[in-house]
Amino acid sequence: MTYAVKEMFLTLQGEGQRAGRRAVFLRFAGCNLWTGREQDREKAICQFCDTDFVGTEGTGGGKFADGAALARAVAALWGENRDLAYIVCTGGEPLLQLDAPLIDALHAEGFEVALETNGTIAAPEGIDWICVSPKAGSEIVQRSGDELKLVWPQPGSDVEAMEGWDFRHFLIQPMDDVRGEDNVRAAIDFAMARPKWRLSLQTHKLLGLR
Ligand SMILES: C[S@@+](CC[C@H](N)C(=O)[O-])C[C@H]1O[C@@H](n2cnc3c(N)ncnc32)[C@H](O)[C@@H]1O
Ligand SMILES: Nc1nc2[nH]cc(C(=O)O)c2c(=O)[nH]1
Ligand code: SF4
Ligand SMILES: [Mg+2]
Repeated sequence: MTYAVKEMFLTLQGEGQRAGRRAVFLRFAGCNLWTGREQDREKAICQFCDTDFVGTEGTGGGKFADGAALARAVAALWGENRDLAYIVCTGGEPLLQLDAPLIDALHAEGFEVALETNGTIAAPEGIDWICVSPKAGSEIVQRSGDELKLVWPQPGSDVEAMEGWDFRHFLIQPMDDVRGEDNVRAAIDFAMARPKWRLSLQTHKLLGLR
């Protein structure tokens, strides 16, 4: 299939259990929980998104005819030495597009494949690291994976139910919005009250990375 990519760049993973790791970010265009248009934000299921995922005009973005072509572009960003080569598939919602042929093509180029998803679409087989970030008001079908990363505060979140899901790591991440420090405090209080959860900061924003 053809893949619509908003942008692609080499940076450090800023968030979650693997923060600090060198990674190519592959940001797919489009999401099922928001159109990405500001005038639609208030009626969207997910209203706090910090990302522009509309169109294919970003750095390294475009339409790619098949998995091999997209994997080649990803590999060119990483460079020749594929030891510990790591790609994070994000968006938008990557599971609208990420499929077995693309996963296979990325593996063939030597990449470990990570995913950032909202959890409303089941992940295909073969992904090496799955991060699910639930959004209140959506139904989570992907209830297993490597890390659950809950953006906080989100009224209406069933935290107790989440603690019963099958994840190796549980992370609580302050929502980046106008409330700023209040959300950081709320996330700290959450982690202090619930030892199962670790604080995740968006370190790329603190460091001025992409
Ligand atoms: C832009 S989303 C793309 C992947 C997928 N659609 C998802 O929601 O997980 C990437 C990550 O950023 C998080 N995120 C989005 N907006 C945020 C905000 N304002 N503050 C903190 N984290 C945010 C999401 O929850 C998700 O973990
Ligand atoms: N550096 C960096 N780390 C990230 N981790 C998750 C991101 C995302 O937007 O999915 C992200 C991002 O946009 N940049
Ligand atoms: S689900 Fe992810 S990409 Fe979609 S609007 Fe929410 S944070 Fe943004
Ligand atoms: Mg981001």
